[in-house]
Amino acid sequence: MEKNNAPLSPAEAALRDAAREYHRAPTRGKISVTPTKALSNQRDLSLAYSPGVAYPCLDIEQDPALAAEYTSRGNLVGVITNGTAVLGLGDIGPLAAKPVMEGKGCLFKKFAGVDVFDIELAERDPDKLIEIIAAMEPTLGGINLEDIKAPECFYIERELSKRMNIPVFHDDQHGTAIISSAALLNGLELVGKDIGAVKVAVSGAGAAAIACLDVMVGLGVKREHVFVCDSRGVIQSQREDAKAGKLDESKRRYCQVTTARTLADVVNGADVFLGCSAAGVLTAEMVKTMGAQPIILALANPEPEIRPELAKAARPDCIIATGRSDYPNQVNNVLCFPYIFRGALDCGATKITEGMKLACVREIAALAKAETSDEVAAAYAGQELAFGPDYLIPKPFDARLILRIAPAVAAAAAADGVATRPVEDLAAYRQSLERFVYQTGMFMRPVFNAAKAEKARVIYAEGEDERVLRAVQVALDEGIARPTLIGRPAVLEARIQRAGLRLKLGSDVAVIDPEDDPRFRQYWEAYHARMKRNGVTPEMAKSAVRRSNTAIGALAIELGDADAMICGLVGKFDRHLEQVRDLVGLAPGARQFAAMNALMLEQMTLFITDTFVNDDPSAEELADIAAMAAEEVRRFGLPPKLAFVSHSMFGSSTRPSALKMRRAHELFAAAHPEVECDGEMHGDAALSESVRQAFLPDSKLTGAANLLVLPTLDAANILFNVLKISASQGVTIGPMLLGAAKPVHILTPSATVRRIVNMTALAVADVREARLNRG
Ligand SMILES: NC(=O)C1=CN([C@@H]2O[C@H](COP(=O)(O)OP(=O)(O)OC[C@H]3O[C@@H](n4cnc5c(N)ncnc54)[C@H](OP(=O)(O)O)[C@@H]3O)[C@@H](O)[C@H]2O)C=CC1
Ligand SMILES: CC(=O)C(=O)O
Ligand SMILES: [Mg+2]
Repeated sequence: MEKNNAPLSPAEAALRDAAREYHRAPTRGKISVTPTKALSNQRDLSLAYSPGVAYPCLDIEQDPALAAEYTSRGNLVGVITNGTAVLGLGDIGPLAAKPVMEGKGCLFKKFAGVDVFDIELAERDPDKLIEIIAAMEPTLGGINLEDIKAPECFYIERELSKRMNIPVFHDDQHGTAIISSAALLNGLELVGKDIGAVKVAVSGAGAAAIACLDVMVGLGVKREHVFVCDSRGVIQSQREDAKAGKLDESKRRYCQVTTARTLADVVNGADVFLGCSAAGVLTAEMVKTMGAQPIILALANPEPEIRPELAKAARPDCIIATGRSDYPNQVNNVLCFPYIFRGALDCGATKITEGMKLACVREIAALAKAETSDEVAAAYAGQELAFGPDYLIPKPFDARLILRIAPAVAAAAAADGVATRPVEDLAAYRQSLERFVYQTGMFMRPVFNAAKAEKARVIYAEGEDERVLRAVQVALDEGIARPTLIGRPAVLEARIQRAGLRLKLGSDVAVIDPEDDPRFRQYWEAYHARMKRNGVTPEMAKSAVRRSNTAIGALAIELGDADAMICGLVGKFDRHLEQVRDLVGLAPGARQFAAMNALMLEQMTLFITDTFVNDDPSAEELADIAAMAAEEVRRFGLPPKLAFVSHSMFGSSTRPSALKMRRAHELFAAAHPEVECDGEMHGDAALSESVRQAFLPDSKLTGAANLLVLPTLDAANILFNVLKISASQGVTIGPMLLGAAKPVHILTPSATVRRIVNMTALAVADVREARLNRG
């Protein structure tokens, strides 16, 4: 970082250029304000503004609590700074601080759905700042103070907390304290040291450092074991400012009677280093003098007090955390502030209490010890993410942070008596938070519920794939399946351990070893019995079973060793389909296989068929595929609404594909009069009732279709992939294989852990449905 025009390395120069471009284009800055209500006609105008707006105004005048109902205040946080301690850049002023504050706004929104006004104030006088901020109470549901320097920040926060009836939180103090305390607790657990016995050397005595120390002392660190340096050296009783009584109260709390004068003096023999000060102040030489297995929290941003590679070179036994995302153990207050505010806003908290902060520390520390979630594994692919020296605290993209922290905060707020709208049902609240993380969460719930009730046996052809192992761990934890892995036991064991998972081969999951399994003879004989009229000899059967895990999985289902299969993570879809066609076959009454994918878009959920199997199905085949697809849509608790889409709009074209889609619709509608459907129609008419009604006011289809039947595989597959990419926030499920005699889903090599989990649940829900249908 070249605040003072020091030369940059090529990598730093590239980062600088990329950062400038990121902030400049395609839109200037990082955040904008978007209306949440339609404003497209005169009536909307009269509701949004005068005269309609007067009614909620008068209601709020009568009952101020209604502001949370009628305005966005209850979800709006002010990120407020005067720019006096911006990151480690120092006093760069409020205008230069704006990119940081916009950045905080993005994180609030992205991680917890909290809206932010970033407010940069050109005011240094603490009392005036308090007046200005306090006057903003009608606007805001919470105050996140940011990058205001010590010691003024302590006074400002204290006074605002007293005066205001909304949560006030100084992120640099308490956010940092919460996360670094969680890291400290976990680090001490790893090195087996007693918190009451450790010596802590500290660089920095500002907002972050003092708040960290206060929490750490609350957790058991002995104040007499803490030695703090500020820019003038060790804070000790013989210093001029100490003798003259000029130390701020925050520093006075950590003033020591000691002969130590420099950071090097206090680091000597220390078990813990806490840095919230400036770049590079901790040297390798100092680190060498630390106690055994030292814990180094070098948190200055953007450049830590020491880089991890230097610290590790000096002391290979050290555990180090920094504020940087390009090293393990990133201590960044983003792990906390979005979620503490989410919980506080949702219960109408009037304060952030010590209990709420400690709840965060506990949840963050515990989360690092739970095994990694699918999103985290995906977001940090290739990194070792099992609790240990390089994984002391959760990753910022851990979707479980919100699910754990916000409810814990809401519960603590209620316990501390500051929740004006206490959360009655924490489990339901936790579930509702899933909307911020798993867009599939709500949508998949009926499927998961069915799967939990059935808990059928699912066999995974690519058992050795780490994504499968992670998905199986989730399936076990969620209680949605009894898994069987096809894979070599030694490889499975090694990968389970590497991924830090808890599942046990034998007791939790069954295993079929493709190289050496007592059932081999039974399996190849079954293969031969099934295929002997297709020119397959016993030798060919043996080699086919050896070569294909999908064949083994299909035979396991056939022989009653499993109820459903997930395959397709490696190799071509068609190769897997061939095995399924030969060995599992079609369901009674089904005339072909087909595939369907689902997309959860911001505004709607769409199912699309046939995305993978039939090139150019006939009208009769399409009607059958549509029927199978509609049945599968019901599995999600949704009434299917079908549109047979085309380039033609209700007869506007007489080309063969238009006639085919029209006929497919007629056949389907005749066979399934109870289902809402129509066609052939344009894609926009499928999704918009008004577009459709302009052509056909009495269409049987109402609202937006949720199942689009496309004329060809090309059309379906292209539409699906284009939508998938253009809707960057979208989540996809599938491909769902339709028409198989037993629940089998052939995924694709790009499948994520989450998708495997979802498809497992769907396969088990299919097993349940088939069993219930059999009576
Ligand atoms: N990783 C994370 O999540 C977070 C990291 N931080 C980082 O912590 C640092 C401090 O932030 P904050 O507390 O808000 O800022 P403050 O301005 O409140 O405090 C800075 C402190 O650092 C001290 N200091 C400055 N230079 C040195 C030096 N060379 N040696 C020892 N002490 C020094 C100052 O001393 P004096 O009192 O004498 O002026 C002061 O006590 C920043 O780099 C910031 O980026 C902050 C919040 C979160
Ligand atoms: C992360 C943060 O808030 C800081 O470095 O100031
Ligand atoms: Mg900050």
